[in-house]
Amino acid sequence: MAYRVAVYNAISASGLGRFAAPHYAVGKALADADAILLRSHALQLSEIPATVKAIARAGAGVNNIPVDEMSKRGVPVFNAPGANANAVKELVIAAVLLAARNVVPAIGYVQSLAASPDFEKRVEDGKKQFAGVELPGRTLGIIGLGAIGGLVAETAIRLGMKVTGYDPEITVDNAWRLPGSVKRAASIEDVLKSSDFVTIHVPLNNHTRHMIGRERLAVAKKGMALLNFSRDAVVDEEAVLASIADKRLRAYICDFPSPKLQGHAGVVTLPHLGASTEEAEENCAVMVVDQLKAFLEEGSVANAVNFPSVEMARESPHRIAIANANVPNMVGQISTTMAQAGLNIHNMVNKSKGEMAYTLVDLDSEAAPDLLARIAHIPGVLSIRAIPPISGSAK
Ligand SMILES: NC(=O)c1ccc[n+]([C@@H]2O[C@H](COP(=O)([O-])OP(=O)(O)OC[C@H]3O[C@@H](n4cnc5c(N)ncnc54)[C@H](O)[C@@H]3O)[C@@H](O)[C@H]2O)c1
Ligand SMILES: O=C(O)CC[C@@H](O)C(=O)O
Repeated sequence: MAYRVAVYNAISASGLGRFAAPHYAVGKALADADAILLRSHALQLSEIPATVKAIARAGAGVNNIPVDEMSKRGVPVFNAPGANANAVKELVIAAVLLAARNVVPAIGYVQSLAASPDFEKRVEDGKKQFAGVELPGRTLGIIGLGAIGGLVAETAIRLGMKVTGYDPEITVDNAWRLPGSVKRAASIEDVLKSSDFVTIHVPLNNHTRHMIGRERLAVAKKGMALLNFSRDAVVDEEAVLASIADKRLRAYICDFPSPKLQGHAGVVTLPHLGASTEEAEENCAVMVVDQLKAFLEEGSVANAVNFPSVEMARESPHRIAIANANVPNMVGQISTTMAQAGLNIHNMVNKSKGEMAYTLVDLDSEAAPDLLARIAHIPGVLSIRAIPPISGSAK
């Protein structure tokens, strides 16, 4: 029997091709799937079958996946950190230039001109309303200095801009990668007060929803351009439109069109294009397909947003993977149940991340199905599966 992978959205063939037959059956929205692979498909709106053992997002954001519900089921949710960051960075830099030179309204103006004898005169007469600014010496504020924010900072500095950044949860690795000249802001208000352009690169969650609203926009530097290539709801659209009407915000350029934003001067929307390059689509697909395969075939976990990273060289065909609540005595109860069934543990690893713990066990002999059922009934055990080697008794 093959692992069944249900695919939503267009996933690069370079990634899908790594699911080789006969071990994998891959198809659009396949039933009874072992794994789900998707991009922006809104999975919160679907029933996720009990057969699903893993979900992978070929991208960075996981706000379209019910991560908390999956954690309760002991199902890891994988993503592709950094794999599309360069693509987004390039579009953000393009957006800074669009805003600096009023490129979109200027194109609109030329397109609006009828072919008349005074066409050239009207072109020349009209251009002064689109005069812009140059980037060197201007300040770019960056909210969120992760994979994308860090790359944007680096490129903006190369273009001669000053950069001020805000990220209270920045990782040590990302902080090391930041150019030394990035100024550390104490608050979002600090960034908005001092920047000519502000770009947002945070995940959408309960802390970041509407992080840019009326009160914060009220303190923004007059004439600031706001860029949002993060997620629609990190910005309150009503507040943005009001701020443009008050002439405090000069422009809002984002990757998330909405009926509310349609037809407003000063607003430019792109159709969620940030990660849509050949390179990013390929990088994301290859990364998450490899992560899914390692999980399905070996129980290994890398880049799961709700699971610890775990890898253990296989030394036995009799491998068991268990996800459990990160509370005392779980490993004790699991290993005692195995010992009572006469099973010897050859090798074992247990790691935790937040409320989730994950254990890989290699046994000297096969665990009977009723033993797996007994472990599954220990309070706090969220999921359990036996993982035979794919080349031998493949599933
Ligand atoms: N437009 C697109 O196509 C596209 C493509 C990729 C990613 N994205 C979006 O961009 C987001 C960021 O992507 P990334 O790859 O840089 O992710 P990342 O995880 O590398 O970086 C996110 C950063 O945001 C910081 N952060 C979290 N909460 C914050 C807060 N309240 N204030 C300030 N900083 C905060 C984190 O500490 C982290 O450093 C994704 O979650 C996704 O929603 C959009
Ligand atoms: O798949 C896409 O095109 C968008 C991906 C992007 O939003 C992400 O979060 O990585």
